[in-house]
Amino acid sequence: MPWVSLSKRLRLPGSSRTSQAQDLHQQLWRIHKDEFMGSIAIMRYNLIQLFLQNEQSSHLRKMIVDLEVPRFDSGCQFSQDPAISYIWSEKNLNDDQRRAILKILTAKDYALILGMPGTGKTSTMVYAVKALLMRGSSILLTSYTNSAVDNLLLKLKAQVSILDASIRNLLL
Ligand SMILES: Nc1ncnc2c1ncn2[C@@H]1O[C@H](COP(=O)(O)OP(=O)(O)OP(=O)(O)O)[C@@H](O)[C@H]1O
Repeated sequence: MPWVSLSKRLRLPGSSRTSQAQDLHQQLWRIHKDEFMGSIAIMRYNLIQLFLQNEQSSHLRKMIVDLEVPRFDSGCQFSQDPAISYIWSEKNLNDDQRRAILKILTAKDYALILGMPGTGKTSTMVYAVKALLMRGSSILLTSYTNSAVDNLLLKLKAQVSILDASIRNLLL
């Protein structure tokens, strides 16, 4: 979002219109692209969207503001879902990791996975991403730090032979 800085105010108290116009001609104008204000504006916009009176915003408010517990699909036909079958058969996962991914795959709204440092969260997410790709889902990977996203992408890249071609192109 660009903004303009001026060393003087546009309307100087007591100044005549003519001198004001001359002042403006003598001003040096700079246009800055302000990335920080841009991202604040997006955050403010998203916050406002959250409080609109419509069904989608009301549903989001229940989860984000009222902290409604996540819901999971218990009647899922495991045998008919290749993503779930894949997670059951994946030998590199331990039981906790497998359960965490099954929660992700059966979540109706969201799932939160908590783990102490080094307990295998990143590895779990690699297999979760692979399972979600099998379903043709769109995936947004994001994190507080760039290095966490890099770690995840490097682990995904190591599995590249079994990922679909479009993802392989993104990673290489
Ligand atoms: N099921 C598993 N069996 C054996 N080793 C595993 C398993 N899951 C993860 N690891 C290994 O444990 C180590 C830590 O895993 P990972 O980086 O996924 O943990 P993390 O919770 O994301 O760590 P951090 O909190 O530091 O980011 C890695 O060396 C990984 O290869």
